[in-house]
Amino acid sequence: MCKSYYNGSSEKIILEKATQEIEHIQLTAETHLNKFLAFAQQRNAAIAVYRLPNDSKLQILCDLSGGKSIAELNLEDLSSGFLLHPFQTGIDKIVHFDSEIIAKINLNGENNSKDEPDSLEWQKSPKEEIEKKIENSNSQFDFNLLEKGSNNQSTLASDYIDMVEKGIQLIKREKFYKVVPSKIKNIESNNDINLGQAFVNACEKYPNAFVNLTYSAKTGLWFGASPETLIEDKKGEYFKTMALAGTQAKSEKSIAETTWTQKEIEEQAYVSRYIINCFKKIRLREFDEIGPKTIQAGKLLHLKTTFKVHTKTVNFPELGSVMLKLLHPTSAVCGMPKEPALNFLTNEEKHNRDYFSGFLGPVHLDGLSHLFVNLRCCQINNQSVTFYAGAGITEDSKAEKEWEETEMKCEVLSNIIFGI
Ligand SMILES: C=C(O[C@@H]1C=C(C(=O)O)C=C[C@H]1O)C(=O)O
Repeated sequence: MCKSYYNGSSEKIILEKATQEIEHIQLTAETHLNKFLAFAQQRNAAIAVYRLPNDSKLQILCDLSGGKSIAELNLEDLSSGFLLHPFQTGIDKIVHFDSEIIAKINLNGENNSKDEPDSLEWQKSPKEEIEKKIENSNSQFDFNLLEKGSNNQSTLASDYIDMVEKGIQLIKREKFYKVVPSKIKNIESNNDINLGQAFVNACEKYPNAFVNLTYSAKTGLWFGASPETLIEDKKGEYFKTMALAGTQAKSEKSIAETTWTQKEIEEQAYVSRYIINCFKKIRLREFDEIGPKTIQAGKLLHLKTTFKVHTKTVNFPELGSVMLKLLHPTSAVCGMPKEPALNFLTNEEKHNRDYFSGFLGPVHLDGLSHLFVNLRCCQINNQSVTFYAGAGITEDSKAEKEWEETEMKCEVLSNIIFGI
C-alpha cells in the first residue's frame, strides 16, 4: 500500500514559498520596459511602446527587422504595426514597424504603486526563446550608441519672437490667416535617463494623452505625450478626427468656468473649418460635430472639437486613408491656407522638425488605426535631449506670450525627464 505523507501545514509552507518566488520574478512596468528597450537596441530591432488615452494597458510592439522605410504612404496597404511619419512629406522618413512581437502590461489599477509588480502578457511572439531572452535580459539601453543630436542649437527667445512678429505682419497683409512657428530646446543629458520610469511617470501624469516611446536605428529615440488625435479609424464602425487649438495654463478655475479670448476662439475655429473643408473635398456631409469644449492636457488647457463619421452609414470604407492624406499637416501645426503657411515655416524655422508635428501610432491593430499628431515630444540623443514646441499665431497674437506658451509645452516632458 502506498503511504501518503500528506501533511497540511508543510504543504502550506511550500505553497507560500512558491508564491513568494513567483511574486519575486514578477516585475514592475518600469523594469519590463527597460528590458524590452535594451533588447531592441542590442538586436537592432524597432520598438514602439505606447499607452492610448485613458487606458490602463501599456502596449509594446517590436519588429525584429528594424522597421521598413516607405516611399509613399497608403494606409490601406500597411500590415498591422506602428507608423511614424515626419512633418515634411516627400522625404524618406516614413517608417513602419511590423507587429512581429506584441506584449501588454496591465498596470495595477487606480492606486498603482511603483513597487508593485505589473503583469506582462505576451500576445504575439515568434519564439519562446525570445520571450525568455527579453525577460531575463539584465543589460541596459546604451545612450552612448545613439547619434549626437543634429538639432543642437536651442532657438533663442529673440529669434522666435522675431519670427512670430514677421508672421503677424504677413497675416495683416493677408498672405495667410494663421501660422504655427515652432522652436527647439536642447538640454544636456548625462546619458542616464531611466526610460521605463519616465514612461510610467508620463502615463500617470497625463492620463488622457497618447504616451509613446519609439526606437529604431532608422528613426532614433523619441518620447512623447500627445493630446491630439489626427485620425482614429475603427474598421467598419467609425472615423474620428479633432480640431485642437488654443492654449492657456490651467488656473484655480474649474474647467467649466474657463473662458477663452477672441484670439483663441478664432485660432481653434480655423482648425475646425480646415477639417470641414477636407470633408467637403470628398463630398462627405454626414458627420457629428461635438464641441468646442475645454480639455485639460497636464497643466495646459485647449479647445477641442471632435468630428465623428459612422463609416458604415456613409458607405466609405477607405475614409481613414483618404482623410489622412487630406488632413496632414493640419492648421493646428502648420497654418491656413496650408501652402503659404508651410512656405513661411520652411523659410523661417532654422531647425528641422523631423518627426515633431508629424504623426504616429498603431495601424490595423484589432481593427483600429489610431494616429496622433506628434506633439509634446522630444528626441533623446547621445548626451542631449531636444524638445520641440509650436504655437498658433493669428493677427491678435502677442509674440512674448507665444514664446511662453512654447516654454510651457516643452515642460510637459522636460519635467518628466529632468524635473525642470
Ligand atoms: C503645436 C503644438 O500644439 C498645437 C498648437 C496649439 C496652439 O497653438 O494653441 C494647441 C494645441 C496643438 O494643436 C505643440 O504642442 O507644439
